[in-house]
Amino acid sequence: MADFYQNGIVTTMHNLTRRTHEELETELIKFSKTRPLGLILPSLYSELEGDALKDIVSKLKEVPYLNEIVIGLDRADLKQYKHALRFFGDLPQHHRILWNDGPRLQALDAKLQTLGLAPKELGKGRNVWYCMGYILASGKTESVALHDCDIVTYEKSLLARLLYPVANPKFNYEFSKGYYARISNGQINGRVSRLLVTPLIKALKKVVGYNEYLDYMDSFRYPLAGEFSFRRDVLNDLRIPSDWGLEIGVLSEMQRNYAHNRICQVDIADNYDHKHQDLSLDNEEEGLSKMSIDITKAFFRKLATQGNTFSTESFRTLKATYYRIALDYVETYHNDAIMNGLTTDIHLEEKAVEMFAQNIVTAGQRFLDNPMETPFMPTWSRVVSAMPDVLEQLKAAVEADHAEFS
Ligand SMILES: O=C(O)[C@H](O)COP(=O)(O)O
Repeated sequence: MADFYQNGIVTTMHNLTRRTHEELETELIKFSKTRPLGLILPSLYSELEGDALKDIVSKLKEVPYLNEIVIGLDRADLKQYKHALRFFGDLPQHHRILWNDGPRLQALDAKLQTLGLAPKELGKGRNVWYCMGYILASGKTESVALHDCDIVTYEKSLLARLLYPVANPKFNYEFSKGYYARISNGQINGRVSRLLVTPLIKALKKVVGYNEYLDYMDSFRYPLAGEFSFRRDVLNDLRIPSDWGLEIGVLSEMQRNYAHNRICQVDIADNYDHKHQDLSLDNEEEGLSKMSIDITKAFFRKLATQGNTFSTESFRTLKATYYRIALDYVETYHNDAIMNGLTTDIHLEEKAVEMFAQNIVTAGQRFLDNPMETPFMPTWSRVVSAMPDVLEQLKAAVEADHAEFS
């Protein structure tokens, strides 16, 4: 039986009674009359070729409460975009695909570039940013969920639970973050979340001292979950990074823009599995190694905006503090795994911790070398102020692609 402990300064919505999906769905249908509901799917074309997204789409077909589904499609040529139109074509809900590499959206991106407002890096962050713009442009939904397209344990209840806190008109939450355990093949996964993010937050708390932001970040049970939901107005003022700091950046922005009682986290699944990336022990520019550097830099940037100063020495202290805490977690997770009939590979986990420790110093050095470097994409309100009809142009481009090729 799950516990009902409130572990932090944001509300935690547990799964205490295992309500059936049908019960939740009945309520969501009712809520959607007052707050129309939407879903963003940031996708790579290659994900259309795997089994996970096929399964997700087949389950989405049966969801009766969604007003709109917005698919951001990356790395697709014309033939692949046409295939995507067929692939998502059976969805009964109103849906649109943002063909990010198509000439129309590329032309809009070029215009934004001349104003210095286009995202600089390709990737999920940029894809999500354009989808968020489209949600604002279409105006069809009031509350929106976003989840990854590589989930291999997808259930309709994941979406229902993810949306519920921002869908129920009696609740005042602006933002809800999903959490779950990640287990597959008898192993506990979630390597960066467990072995970098949580111990890094604890280490920063020791090195930096009391800090409300760190307390807030420490409240999240799965800070790197790519699953969250929000009210539409949140999207106007979200300043998010385009690199792997996206999830941390979204949480940081929510703390900056809203009171804690407008933010919650929700248990969305008993178990979650997805496509795993390489640890990439020998290459800092790839896999979980790059992810860990981007995430660590996101913390440093945020703390610097709160008046904290860093030096080579403070990064070394942080590395040592982190390393000790993270090694304790390796043992903690191992014992938790054993009691649950699972395993963790202690050797691999310690290698990951060694790499993350080194990457804390690397991230720190990069931050000191280039403190003004910012992967942030502008807020949509800023873009609208610079180009007042940008949302109309975005919507028109997507509609024109749809009309021409479907
Ligand atoms: O959430 C995480 O920690 C990273 O995305 C890595 O996840 P994985 O260990 O489940 O691949």
